[in-house]
Amino acid sequence: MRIACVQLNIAFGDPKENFRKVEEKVRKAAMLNAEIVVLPEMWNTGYDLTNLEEIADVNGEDTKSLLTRLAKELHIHIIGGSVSTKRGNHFFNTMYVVNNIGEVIAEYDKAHLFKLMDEHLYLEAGTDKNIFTLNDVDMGGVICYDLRFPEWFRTHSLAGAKVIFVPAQWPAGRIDHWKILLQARAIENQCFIVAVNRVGEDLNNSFNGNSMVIAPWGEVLWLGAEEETIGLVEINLDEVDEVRKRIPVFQDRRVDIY
Ligand SMILES: NC(=O)CCC(=O)C(=O)O
Repeated sequence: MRIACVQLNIAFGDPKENFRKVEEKVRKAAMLNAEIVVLPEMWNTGYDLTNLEEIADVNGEDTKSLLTRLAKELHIHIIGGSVSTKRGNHFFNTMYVVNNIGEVIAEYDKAHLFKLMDEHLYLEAGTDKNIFTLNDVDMGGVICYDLRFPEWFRTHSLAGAKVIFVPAQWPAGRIDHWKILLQARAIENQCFIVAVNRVGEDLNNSFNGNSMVIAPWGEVLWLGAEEETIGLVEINLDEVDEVRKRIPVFQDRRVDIY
């Protein structure tokens, strides 16, 4: 399975420019023969949270319209990172997953809001997990700060996810945490982790990429540089079953004591 990770800069509070750029990058990923393309977190607006009333995507309509059009035309699955959305009077940090015939097959609101970036002041947290199927493989998707919650990843691997996607806007100052936690989540859940971070700066943070694709045994298959790039990585899903047979962590869990 060939996966393209789109590590990009995001124009602060400028959905029009970000929509233009995402279309350009998804087209490039399709030209590389990717089967799945993955975008970063909050790519439509960045963390321009004080202006969400004006710029958040109402019911995700603009995002869904762009992603379904591209997925269908280019015959590519899209893990739509996440975008700021407005539903009723509330705002969310929402991931859409669109399959290669242009159907929206999953919609997920970030479950853990990150206080250091003021999310709790503006956004509502989601409550449901995010499991979907692409090419007959069960997969999961969480968002950025969700990475610090191993129980949330376990919930997804127990629900069958063999690949877990992690779009992010993870600042440079804590990039060591990002890399170590991603590797740990892959090893402990014996699954692939595909994590796409942004680059560039906003008013409060600078972001240095380091997007990663990690195999179930913990090998780093791809580490993104610190500038805009598209990483194309081929993963072999048989490795999940092989690793789970070699060290049967899922059979050895002591659910009787925890
Ligand atoms: N956008 C985020 O959720 C950032 C999470 C983060 O930086 C962290 O250290 O955790």
